[in-house]
Amino acid sequence: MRTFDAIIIGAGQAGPSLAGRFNDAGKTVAIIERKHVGGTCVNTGCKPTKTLVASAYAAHLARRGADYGVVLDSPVKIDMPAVMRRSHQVTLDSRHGNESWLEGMPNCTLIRGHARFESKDTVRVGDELLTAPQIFLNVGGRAAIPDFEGIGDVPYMTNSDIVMLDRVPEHLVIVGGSYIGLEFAQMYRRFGAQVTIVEKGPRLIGREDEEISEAVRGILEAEGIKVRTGAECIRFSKHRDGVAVGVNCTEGEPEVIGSDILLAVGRSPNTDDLGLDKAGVETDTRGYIKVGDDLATNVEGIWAMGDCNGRGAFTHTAYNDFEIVAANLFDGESRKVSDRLLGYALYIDPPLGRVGMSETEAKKAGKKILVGRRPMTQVGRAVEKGETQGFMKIVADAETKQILGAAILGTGGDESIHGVLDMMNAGATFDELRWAVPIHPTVSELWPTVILSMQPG
Ligand SMILES: Cc1cc2nc3c(=O)[nH]c(=O)nc-3n(C[C@H](O)[C@H](O)[C@H](O)COP(=O)(O)OP(=O)(O)OC[C@H]3O[C@@H](n4cnc5c(N)ncnc54)[C@H](O)[C@@H]3O)c2cc1C
Ligand SMILES: NC(=O)c1ccc[n+]([C@@H]2O[C@H](COP(=O)([O-])OP(=O)(O)OC[C@H]3O[C@@H](n4cnc5c(N)ncnc54)[C@H](O)[C@@H]3O)[C@@H](O)[C@H]2O)c1
Repeated sequence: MRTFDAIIIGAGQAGPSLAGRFNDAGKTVAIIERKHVGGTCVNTGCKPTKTLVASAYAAHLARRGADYGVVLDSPVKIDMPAVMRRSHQVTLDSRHGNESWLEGMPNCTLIRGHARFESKDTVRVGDELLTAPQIFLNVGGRAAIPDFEGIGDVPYMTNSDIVMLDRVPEHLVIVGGSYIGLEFAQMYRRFGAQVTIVEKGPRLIGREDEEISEAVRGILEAEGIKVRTGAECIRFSKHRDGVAVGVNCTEGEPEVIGSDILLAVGRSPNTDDLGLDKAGVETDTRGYIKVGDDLATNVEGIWAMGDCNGRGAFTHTAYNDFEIVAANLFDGESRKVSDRLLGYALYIDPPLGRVGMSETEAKKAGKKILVGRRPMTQVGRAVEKGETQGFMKIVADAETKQILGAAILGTGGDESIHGVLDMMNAGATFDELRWAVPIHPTVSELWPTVILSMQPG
């Protein structure tokens, strides 16, 4: 049995940085990874998808060249193997960078294999037993595969497969109309595929305000993407042209025939094969590890960070989990996950940047609110760039003047939202954002105008 000061299971977005802190503190740490260092984000999530989104944007702009007076003599062609190689190289560079970083730490041992608890302080990897008084779980998640009728009879992809695809499907049917589904939908449409999104809910990205769902749907449909919402009867069967996806039992065409299927219907935590019962670690009904505000589990000496604790589902929330745990263990702080203000972006084009509460959530919370909104056609920078789709929106507390949340569906929205996010983190009122003097010409310069437009909501 090998003994360490700490064991980390999973080299995703929190584990490697925590290993770095143990190493720097002169403590021995083992980090165990069963597949690729970097986890979902680096290998099958953020990195490859955002690189593919960049290729799709290049194709889109090239097709729009004439709008800018740029003349291309022949139609735009997609070299999908080259697109995929570029994306994969970005992943490999990042994965290898992470590996050499971990391997270069004198007090850190990177162990390859699947880890499973034998007891609360002992973990098995293959034939080897490892023990430590402190164990940190960073095991992430994988694509959920619901028990759809016929799913076992047809070929399908998840995000892990499609990021390695080096051909353009003739007709890609995407089941799930949320973050993963929409990013792949627009990207593959721009690569030249026919694309249909099948969503069981009444609208796309159902957690957002209805006007955002509608605007996003309009943007995607304008590019020729078909959207079937309210698909309550999803089932699969073989078809001579690929796969038949049963969509609706009651209205509309009952089936969509696709050459390829992508499942994008949520994630499941990688906690079912960890031997958590042997350690006595509790999970909720969906398998997420239960943690307190300091990310400690119910078992002393065991913490859970990242997607597997169900407190976040993003790379930045996983990394912030590391920051919280490290600050509390090494820096004498008492950081809490409940202090985190959630921001995120959806990387369609134009992107959706979001922070804090939606208007719907603020109303549900019983707050007296003010809501401001302005179309992107009023943003000079957007007009100059020829990218005026979308709108900006801010929600504030009418009594305290606190900013409750904001959304920007528009060019540069993933960056511009940070102006509001930073103000909210600083506890500023909307007056302070209104009197900031933003740079011209930027997308962010419209935030003061959005605030001036606020009306009771
Ligand atoms: C297609 C897609 C696009 C995304 N885009 C974005 C984005 O743009 N922005 C964003 O913020 N988030 C994005 N995400 C979400 C983001 O990837 C995750 O939130 C993030 O990777 C979570 O990090 P993590 O460290 O919790 O887990 P992971 O990154 O999943 O890492 C967990 C690691 O643990 C390993 N592991 C699991 N079990 C064991 C075991 N028993 N033994 C040893 N090793 C084990 C796994 O192999 C994996 O390497 C995207 C996700 C997907 C699927
Ligand atoms: N830009 C980003 O930051 C980004 C991008 C991609 C993914 N992610 C992360 O990955 C996570 C997973 O994304 P996702 O889009 O797979 O999941 P999601 O949980 O956001 O959405 C799943 C979608 O599938 C639908 N669905 C669920 N079960 C279904 C069923 N049985 N039949 C039909 N439809 C069903 C839901 O109605 C929903 O629209 C997100 O929570 C997000 O945090 C982030």
